[in-house]
Amino acid sequence: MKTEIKICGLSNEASIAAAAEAGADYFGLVHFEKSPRHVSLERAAELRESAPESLKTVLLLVNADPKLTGHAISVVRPDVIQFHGSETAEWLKLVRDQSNAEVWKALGLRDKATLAKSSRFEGAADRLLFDAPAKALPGGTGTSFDWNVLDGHDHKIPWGLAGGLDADNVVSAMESTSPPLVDVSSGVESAPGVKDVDRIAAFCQAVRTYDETR
Ligand SMILES: O=C(O)c1ccccc1NCC(=O)[C@H](O)[C@H](O)COP(=O)(O)O
Repeated sequence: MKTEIKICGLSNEASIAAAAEAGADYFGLVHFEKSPRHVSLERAAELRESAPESLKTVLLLVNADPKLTGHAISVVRPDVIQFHGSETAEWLKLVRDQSNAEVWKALGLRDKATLAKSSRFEGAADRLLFDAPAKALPGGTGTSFDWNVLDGHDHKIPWGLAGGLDADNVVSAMESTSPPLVDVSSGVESAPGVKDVDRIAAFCQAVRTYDETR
């Protein structure tokens, strides 16, 4: 069984090449000025162009207005647009109906009640990304949530697991939650916003090695 891998918050060609080399499936470009991983739309378009076909591009936006969202999609032409703020299901549906990109929605998971409410995104999001609740930033915080919240949940929407993952804990996370996709940012960095190619390789290796045992 193959678990998909997304490496998020890449901002240069070397880390994109490292993610591809390590066998990741997706890479994330964060367009959110408060983030240490922020890239302009023009730079995001360049990075997308530099990526090999094996690696799909995910563009992250946080509560972007309709004008910026449309502009971002037309400049970057991502395979996936990931909304990481308090965007509504209605807004996601509109974007999904009007673009060729997949639409993903990140949700900070505090408890089972938050998880139950995620059903409102059925028909609006192609994937839910369960992450730690927002802190100073809405994502990329390097913190995990209580994976037990996902126990017994009947996932109606394809999903992924994010939040504080790294090469050392990703196998426990997979044993505990069996996610179809794992997402990492801080856990493959040497400092906020600085990706480390060896950590990217170690993370992907841990996932792929575990996949082979199943
Ligand atoms: O990465 C950021 O700086 C960021 C900023 C604002 C919104 C979302 C952001 N990242 C989104 C991601 O998909 C991260 O990979 C995810 O939150 C997990 O991050 P981490 O806990 O650091 O692995």
